[in-house]
Amino acid sequence: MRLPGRLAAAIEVLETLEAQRRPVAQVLKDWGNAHRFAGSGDRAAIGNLVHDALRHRRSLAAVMEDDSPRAAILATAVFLPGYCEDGLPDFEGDQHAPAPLTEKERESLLSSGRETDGLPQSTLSPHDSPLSLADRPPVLADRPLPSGQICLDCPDWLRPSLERVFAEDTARQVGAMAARAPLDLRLNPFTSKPERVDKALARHKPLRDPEFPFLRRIPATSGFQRAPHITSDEAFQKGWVEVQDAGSQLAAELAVAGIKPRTVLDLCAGAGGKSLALSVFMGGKGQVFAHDIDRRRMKDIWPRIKRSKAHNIQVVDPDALASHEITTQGVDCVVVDAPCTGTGTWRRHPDTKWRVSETALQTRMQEQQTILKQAGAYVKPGGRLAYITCSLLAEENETQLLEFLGQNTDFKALNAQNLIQSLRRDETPAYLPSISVGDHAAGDLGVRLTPATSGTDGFFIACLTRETA
Ligand SMILES: C[S@@+](CC[C@H](N)C(=O)[O-])C[C@H]1O[C@@H](n2cnc3c(N)ncnc32)[C@H](O)[C@@H]1O
Repeated sequence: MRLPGRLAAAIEVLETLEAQRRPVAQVLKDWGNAHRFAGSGDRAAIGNLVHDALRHRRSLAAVMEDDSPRAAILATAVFLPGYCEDGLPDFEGDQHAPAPLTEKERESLLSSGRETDGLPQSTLSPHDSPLSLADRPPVLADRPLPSGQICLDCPDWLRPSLERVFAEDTARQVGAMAARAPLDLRLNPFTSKPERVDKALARHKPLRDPEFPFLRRIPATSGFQRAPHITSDEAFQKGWVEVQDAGSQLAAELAVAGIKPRTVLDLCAGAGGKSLALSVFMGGKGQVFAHDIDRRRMKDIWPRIKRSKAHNIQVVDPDALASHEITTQGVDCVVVDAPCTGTGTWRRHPDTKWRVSETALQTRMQEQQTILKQAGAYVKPGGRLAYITCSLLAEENETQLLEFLGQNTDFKALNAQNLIQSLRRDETPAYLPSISVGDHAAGDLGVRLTPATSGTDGFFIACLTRETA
């Protein structure tokens, strides 16, 4: 397919998506099934356009003064790098092209064009890349609206919550949440040596960071570029690497930092991402018990354990938990990777940014409190409760912890700075910020990672200790 055909297809997909409010992956898959002539390169290109349009949906509409899917896709192609590098697309004489550009569209695309407009190419300076691996593609700037307000690429109802956490840094934080994410890999010491894996991955030119020996980062692509299909690589198939965002790796590492637990219950294990990382950060020692309330979500955990040779993980069936000795006798550490709104993963799932509702937030908050209470009961005296979300909202983090701590006075929160220190890096990494949250600040209750400050997905991690009787 040529560029005009790809643009027309992306407009069609975005229209369907916004009419039906379904996950973008499903809509793209349906489009592919209905248009068999489109090759894998075309489908990836259309997917890139649609995902980028969703990432910057608001600011694109503001630039175009038009919030239609067509305006969003045209603006994506013209303003974001790697698409129409030669200026405005030419639809002349192409039967698969969208309708010709109107005068108004042409004007908006030209007057705000990259060369002429003053849309900064990046809202992030190099020193915002503390992971030293972060190399982000330019992001569309958040533009002031006629009202003087900044146009944020997030739903209006979430703006007060984000401002409560980020205050005057909100625009920069939300801007970074609209960038594409890199592909992060975690080396698996149970199956291979780093030198061998690095050789196998060399063609992807992964970045490394001495502070994160297990992390390899393949930089984010831009425009029509495709991210590597890593799951068909030898390194993945042989279990030498797992695909896992650096923030998720760090969350697992912090959950057991400074302790040597013999028994860890991963209460909300899902497909086992944290369980596998916990197993590594525990040096293959002790036992990780992986459980989830939803058996279907655990279906991939068995092949993943097998591939990664993580011999210290046991899967606990949902029905077996209540009578299992780990709950009757307690464990040294319970990890709660709680169900949440996923606001920290908007870079990877930009459609969820526009689908998440206030009702969903309320539901998640109730679930989080229920799970915390359940988890607390399984922690042995002297043991640890690690609470993790991939949400940046105080409602799902500090608020939950404060409520739990208020009702369970035998638990005390570990100071976030001490938690970071217990990673035992030579120096405290500057990229592990603990951000105070205004009226919900309760000391340094947890570590908040964000795309802007740590170059990772957004995560919140807090560790509580249960006092000995
Ligand atoms: C954020 S996801 C877990 C992701 C997983 N830990 C990983 O790293 O890949 C949250 C999980 O919590 C599970 N969950 C929800 N309510 C639960 C409950 N009451 N008890 C245990 N698991 C629960 C969901 O089924 C979901 O799989």
